[in-house]
Amino acid sequence: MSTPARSKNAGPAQGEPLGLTIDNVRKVYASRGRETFEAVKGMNMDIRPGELISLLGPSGCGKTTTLRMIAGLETVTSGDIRIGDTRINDLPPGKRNVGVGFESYALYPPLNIKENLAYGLKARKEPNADEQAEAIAKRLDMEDLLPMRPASLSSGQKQRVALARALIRKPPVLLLDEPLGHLDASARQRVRRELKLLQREFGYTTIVVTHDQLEAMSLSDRIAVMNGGIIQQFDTPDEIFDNPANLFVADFVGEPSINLFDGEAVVRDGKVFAKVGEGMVETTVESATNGQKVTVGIRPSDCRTGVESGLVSDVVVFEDLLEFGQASVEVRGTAKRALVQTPAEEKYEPGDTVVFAAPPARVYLFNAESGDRVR
Ligand SMILES: Nc1ncnc2c1ncn2[C@@H]1O[C@H](COP(=O)(O)OP(=O)(O)OP(=O)(O)O)[C@@H](O)[C@H]1O
Repeated sequence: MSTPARSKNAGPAQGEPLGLTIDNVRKVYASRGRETFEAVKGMNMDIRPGELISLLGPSGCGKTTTLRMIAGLETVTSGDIRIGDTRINDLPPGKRNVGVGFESYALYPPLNIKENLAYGLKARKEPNADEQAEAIAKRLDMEDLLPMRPASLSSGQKQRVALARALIRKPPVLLLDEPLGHLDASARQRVRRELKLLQREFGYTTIVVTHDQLEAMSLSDRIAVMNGGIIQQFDTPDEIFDNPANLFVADFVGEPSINLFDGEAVVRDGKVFAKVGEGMVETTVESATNGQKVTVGIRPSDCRTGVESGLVSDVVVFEDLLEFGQASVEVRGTAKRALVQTPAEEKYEPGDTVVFAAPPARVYLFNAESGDRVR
């Protein structure tokens, strides 16, 4: 793979980006020799050189544990982690060629931020260390922090410094744990864009841990959605959203959340319909059997009103959001509320009846017991 063009100010890269392979990796935490908790349960990932991937999942799903194992801050119970062709399981953190942007990573208190940023470069006798520190600070919108001492920084500022410090070292593999978590909304967007640009320019292979799906969607080439120590799906953002592997992924990704109903597959004339309450919607599913119990998923943004047949519902609340409307409805024959996004020109009152469906390819069926997608 070719390396993207580098900016003049940033200096030469320390090394070419390398791929990262995680092969059947497990992490069992133990205390006094007794196994206490299996945080990562047989994880596999093949990350290409220069790729940016996110580990996305709810609190406790094993994201940070995975990152810490790659960084060498946590032992690997079994399985292999390789950077390029080198197995790194037993290498000390400093020998792994991995850059970490953990916020808690110590800065040198007596040095100001500019000196902190330039320190590692100077130690490696890189030319223009100060200029590089200034350039990266400018890119991350933090030039005002350069003369400050670490002790006087807020948590959001510390986070930016940690990110700058990780980026300036140009490691072949870069690990970032919630890199934008403490930033306010507007700084978050700016730094996010800049992070993506810098990552593209330098071509670092990058793993970002986040529980923020928008961050994962906007930054990543691929996302690993995790739950309970297991990767549920490892795919491009579009595929994760459009083609969820299971109920967990469908429910975790998407804002507002997907509508989920208990339903039944109805096979008629070779077509599969989803029966929900009093209504039915067509699907493109092929493998369901007639009468099969399923969970039916329809995203609010996929709902189409003004259809002849579909799910029959009564409006409870209607919000006019200018560019579109959002009706909270009770679907007849179910005990469930659903959210239906409607065209801007349609207005509803509580008590109005709405019949809605979705394009057949956007009606998802999941096995009612396992949650696996029925395709
Ligand atoms: N040292 C430890 N000993 C025992 N269990 C641990 C230890 N560290 C983490 N765990 C447990 O392992 C699981 C995964 O933790 P981890 O920090 O990797 O999750 P996470 O997905 O990063 O969550 P968060 O977003 O809250 O940081 C959690 O249930 C946690 O309680």
